Amino acid sequence: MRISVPATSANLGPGFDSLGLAISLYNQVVIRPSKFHSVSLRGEGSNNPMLKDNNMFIAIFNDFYFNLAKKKRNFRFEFTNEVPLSRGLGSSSAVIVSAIASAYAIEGVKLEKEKLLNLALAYENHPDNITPAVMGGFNVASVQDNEVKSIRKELPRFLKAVVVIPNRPISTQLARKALPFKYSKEDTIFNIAHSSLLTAAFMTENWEMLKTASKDIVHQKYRMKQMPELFDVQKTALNNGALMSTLSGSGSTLFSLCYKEDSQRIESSLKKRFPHFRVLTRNFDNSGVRIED
Ligand SMILES: Nc1ncnc2c1ncn2[C@@H]1O[C@H](COP(=O)(O)OP(=O)(O)OP(=O)(O)O)[C@@H](O)[C@H]1O
Ligand SMILES: N[C@@H](CCO)C(=O)O
Repeated sequence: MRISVPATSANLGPGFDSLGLAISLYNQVVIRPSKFHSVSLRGEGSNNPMLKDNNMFIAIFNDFYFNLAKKKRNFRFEFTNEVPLSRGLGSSSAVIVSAIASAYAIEGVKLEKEKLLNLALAYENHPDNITPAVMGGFNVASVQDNEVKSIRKELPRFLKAVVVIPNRPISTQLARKALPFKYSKEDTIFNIAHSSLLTAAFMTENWEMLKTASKDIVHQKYRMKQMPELFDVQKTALNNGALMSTLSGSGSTLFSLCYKEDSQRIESSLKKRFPHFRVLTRNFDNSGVRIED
């Protein structure tokens, strides 16, 4: 059985803890029943011994598998990871979503995507990464009574994601602590207005509106101060034709959305100016988590 989950970019500027989209960069795991427990790792995280010995995926998978099957069983897990760890591209959501989906799939128990989302919420209490990881596309999400309420929109092929992945991580936990404890009425109104406009722009495919609508004053500046080059990355992407450029999740990746015909220019100007950072251009993913026999 093969399970794949896309990377995600959350917040999208003003939509803190609510907006997110899926990018065609995948973590994949192949699972087979086996006489002994074993793990192989390729790609992102493969040089991190912690991921072999104390893997969040395996802990979550085992809990769900035991609850469903009422017995323990050994498996071989083959991970091929494209989602970089702690770079704001939803690596933890990818792990949570794929571990839960895998346990159900291997035990042959049907799991609706809505239920998967609510189960994942117990591990990540904001829905902006887990929702696109499960559903694909652009998603608006909020949580009520421990349930995710979300609306999704597919993203067209003529749009591309250009991501700049710094050589240093930012942990989500610490990046959340960097935020102010309280916000003024003016700042709150600014973000609500921009988040609403951004959502409307995605829903009505008004791509030209994204540049104005993606402005945020509640979280990016506080977090980007930890890696000041990110302000320059954002400016470079916007000056070269990006429709929007925002801190991806809690960072450190900077996400830009652009027309396909502008993506090459944006990518090469970013690569030239930031040779020590990784720059990738990808399509958007409209499928979310996928399970194949
Ligand atoms: N492929 C993986 N296998 C096992 N554990 C992983 C894997 N990828 C990430 N993790 C776990 O998730 C942690 C990273 O979570 P964190 O929320 O800090 O970053 P992120 O999810 O990449 O960023 P963001 O939520 O801002 O998009 C890692 O320290 C590790 O514990
Ligand atoms: N909305 C979350 C995304 C990171 O997981 C944050 O910005 O902290």
